Amino acid sequence: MFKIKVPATSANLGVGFDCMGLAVSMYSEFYFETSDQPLEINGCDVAYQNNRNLVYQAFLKGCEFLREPMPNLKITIASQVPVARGLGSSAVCIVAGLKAASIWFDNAISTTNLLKLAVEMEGHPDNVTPSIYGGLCVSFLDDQQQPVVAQYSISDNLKFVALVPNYPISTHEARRVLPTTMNYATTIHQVSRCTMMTHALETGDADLLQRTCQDLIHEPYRAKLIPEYQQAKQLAESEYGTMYISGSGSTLMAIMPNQQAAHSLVVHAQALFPQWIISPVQIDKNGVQSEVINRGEVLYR
Ligand SMILES: Nc1ncnc2c1ncn2[C@@H]1O[C@H](COP(=O)(O)OP(=O)(O)O)[C@@H](O)[C@H]1O
Ligand SMILES: N[C@@H](CCOP(=O)(O)O)C(=O)O
Repeated sequence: MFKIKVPATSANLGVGFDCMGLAVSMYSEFYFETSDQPLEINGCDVAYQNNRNLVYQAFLKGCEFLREPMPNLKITIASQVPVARGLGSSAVCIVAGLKAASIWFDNAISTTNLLKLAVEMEGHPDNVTPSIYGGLCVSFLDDQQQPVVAQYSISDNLKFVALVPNYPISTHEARRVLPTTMNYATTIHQVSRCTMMTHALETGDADLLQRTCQDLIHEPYRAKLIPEYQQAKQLAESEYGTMYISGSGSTLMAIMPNQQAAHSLVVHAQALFPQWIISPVQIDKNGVQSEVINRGEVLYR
């Protein structure tokens, strides 16, 4: 049996739509072992306990890539990552299934190919990349469809707080509300803010962060799906932090200038939104991890 542990993600970081994403300290664990039936799945919604399950589909894609037969599989899922909340639950499943297929066949899929296959399934690289690599990642596919990835550091002074609403937003629906074209002025706004934001994150410059994290290409449209968006953003900004829609929502992610401001935000946000889960998160620096387990003993990581 082996275990795959995958971090949740917070994609886009506001101005980095479809190219920037962060791995955060919420995890899903997936156990894979042989079964006497073609497929057994436990630990997720019954709606996903069948061969349309994304983890299973990703494992199958890995087998097809390797030209190996699909084994009989038992998958057990233990997840902290809420579904359809903009914390990358679909990316987590895809990365887990592909990584599992790789381990099953002696680590046969390189990290670059893992990412390539994951992007084919997810449609954009910004959340699968940090799930694989950890940390803050910027990524795109080049003209040959090869992934290009850069990792950036984030100042230890900055503290992240996830505000997770009690309602879902599907990524598919949240992409349908977006316009299909963008003018030059908007493009310049976006490119300049996105580039400068990586600098603000690296240096921990909270003022610059607030001024750069002002998206024009998806948040104005998606904010309508999150009625509390303005109220929450103003709250974070009143504590000298900033806030963006995590992935396609509904989670709002605050970046606070220090621990005290983060604590104050947690207290005030919990009072304002009592039905929501307000949770400080750390940056995951490892990405996907695997362990082979034999009779309870971990053989390698
Ligand atoms: N444990 C799981 N097993 C199978 N599929 C899952 C699981 N968790 C999430 N998914 C799939 O991911 C979808 C949610 O993905 P998405 O709408 O992109 O939201 P997000 O990735 O922000 O959570 C679900 O509708 C389901 O298809
Ligand atoms: N760039 C994508 C990111 C979706 O992330 P998820 O965590 O909501 O799956 C988008 O904004 O559509």
